[in-house]
Amino acid sequence: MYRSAINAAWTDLSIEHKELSSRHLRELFAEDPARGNELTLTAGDLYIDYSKNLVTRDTLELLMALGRAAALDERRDEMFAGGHINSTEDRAVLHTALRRPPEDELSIDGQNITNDVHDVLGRMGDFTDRLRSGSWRGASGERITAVVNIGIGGSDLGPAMVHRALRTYSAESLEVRFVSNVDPADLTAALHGLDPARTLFVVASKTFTTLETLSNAACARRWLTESLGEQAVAQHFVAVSTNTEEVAAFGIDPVNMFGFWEWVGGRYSVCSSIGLAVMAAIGKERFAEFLAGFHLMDTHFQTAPMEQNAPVVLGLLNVWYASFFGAQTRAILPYAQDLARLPAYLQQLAMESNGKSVQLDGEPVLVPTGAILWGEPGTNGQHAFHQLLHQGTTLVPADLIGFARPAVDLPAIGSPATMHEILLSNLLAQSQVLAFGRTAEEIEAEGTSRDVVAHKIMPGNRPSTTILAPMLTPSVLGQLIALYEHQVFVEGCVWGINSFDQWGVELGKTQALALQPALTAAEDPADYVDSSTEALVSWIRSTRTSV
Ligand SMILES: O=P(O)(O)OC[C@H]1O[C@](O)(CO)[C@@H](O)[C@@H]1O
Repeated sequence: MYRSAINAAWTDLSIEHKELSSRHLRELFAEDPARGNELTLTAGDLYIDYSKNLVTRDTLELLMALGRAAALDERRDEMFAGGHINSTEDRAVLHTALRRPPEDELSIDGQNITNDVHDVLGRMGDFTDRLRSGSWRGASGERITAVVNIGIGGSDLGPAMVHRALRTYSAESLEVRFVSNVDPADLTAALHGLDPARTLFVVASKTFTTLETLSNAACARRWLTESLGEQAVAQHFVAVSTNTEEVAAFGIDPVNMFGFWEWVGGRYSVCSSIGLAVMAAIGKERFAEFLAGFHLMDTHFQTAPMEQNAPVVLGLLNVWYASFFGAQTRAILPYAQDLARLPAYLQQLAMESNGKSVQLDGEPVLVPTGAILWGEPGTNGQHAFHQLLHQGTTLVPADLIGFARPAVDLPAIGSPATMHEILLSNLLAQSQVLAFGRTAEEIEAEGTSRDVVAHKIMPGNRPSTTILAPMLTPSVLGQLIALYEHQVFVEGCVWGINSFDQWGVELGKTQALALQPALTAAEDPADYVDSSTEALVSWIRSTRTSV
């Protein structure tokens, strides 16, 4: 029943796609001028204009039918209730439990996990209060002035992105830095200028077995102990993990460990103790506002009718472009420099979740699934890749994200507008030009010479969604992240894939370990399965010895 309903909805949408392929957003707006006001959504503090997407109201009805056929409501409720929807790892997917208010109990296997969550939040709050007030001292009695978060993937991208986004809310007395790459350049740069006596490391790893993180943590530990001695580790290292045994084996006292749970996926973990470095920067009160923002969007996702449900509408639009238009990428264009790391964060969220080619039952997926996400803050991207967005041959749906008020504004010299107003006018212009372009007639009418007209035509009809909020606050950031988390969920349900495992990254890890001897052994072990790897190793070995 479920499969046949999806197939029927899919067939209807294929027909709709054919019909819409010959239409232009100019026509769609002319036919339905109210769409600019009405194809919009309000979710928490976010105002979302999706009117400049390649859909009519009929298309939207068909997309909703697809969502109903995919049993979105039931699947969502199963996730929120702790069903083991991560079937290949037999795990619940409960990142939403990390942001429930204390009174909002959730019982899993007889345990009220909301209490567990708030116990850890309480410990994080006490610890970060001590750091921020200066009552947590280093081994030589100095105040801690720098926190270095060592983690990778979800144990880095979330806190690093959020820390940057909430820069203006951060304490000036505590500098927070991030190290992720096993490239020694990363750790070296992060430690540059730091005083061991005033530095605290947060080793963030869900599994506490990740090679990059443990390698960086071991080097950081040596850097510290060379200057302060072994006994300094207790005051200068804390861990964030689910793996107490490995934390202890590394030499961090579990008393200085902040736990979370296997039902929190790495890329969904910024609300857990993985957010410790963020809490250290912005304080527990602001961190609570951040979590409340997520919860607001969670509640919207759970309660808003499908047609007004922002993650549902946007998630279905993502499916529309990826699976029907074959759009392989989506651009994330924050018109906010403080969101510079948002595209990288969303890459992991979306691509590790939905970069899959088998369905839940192990059968191949028959349609294109997760798109490649990429992007840069506006207006920088305009001077780099927007040319292709406007006149290239590839369809790239774009999300433009902006804020009515900036944290700080500056008067623009020689213009009545402020810098922030200039920024916002660029966002508005891009959304308009992408959609409506400029015709040959309009260009000719400007007096352009005939042989240049074709080059200047702006085809338009390039879809975009505009997401606006009053200001980039902790709560708004939480809402925005949760909006994307739930879109990913919606897409995964429709495609019938498991959005919560990541088997595709495992083989590379084991192969890297297997290849280490090729670089470290005195003699080249020359035990390769392919001639390309053999030649690459040989080139590296000979080049290293010849320098
Ligand atoms: O937090 P951990 O266990 O160190 O894992 C880091 C990252 O590695 C991955 O497992 C895969 O690269 C991500 O999903 C995760 O966020």
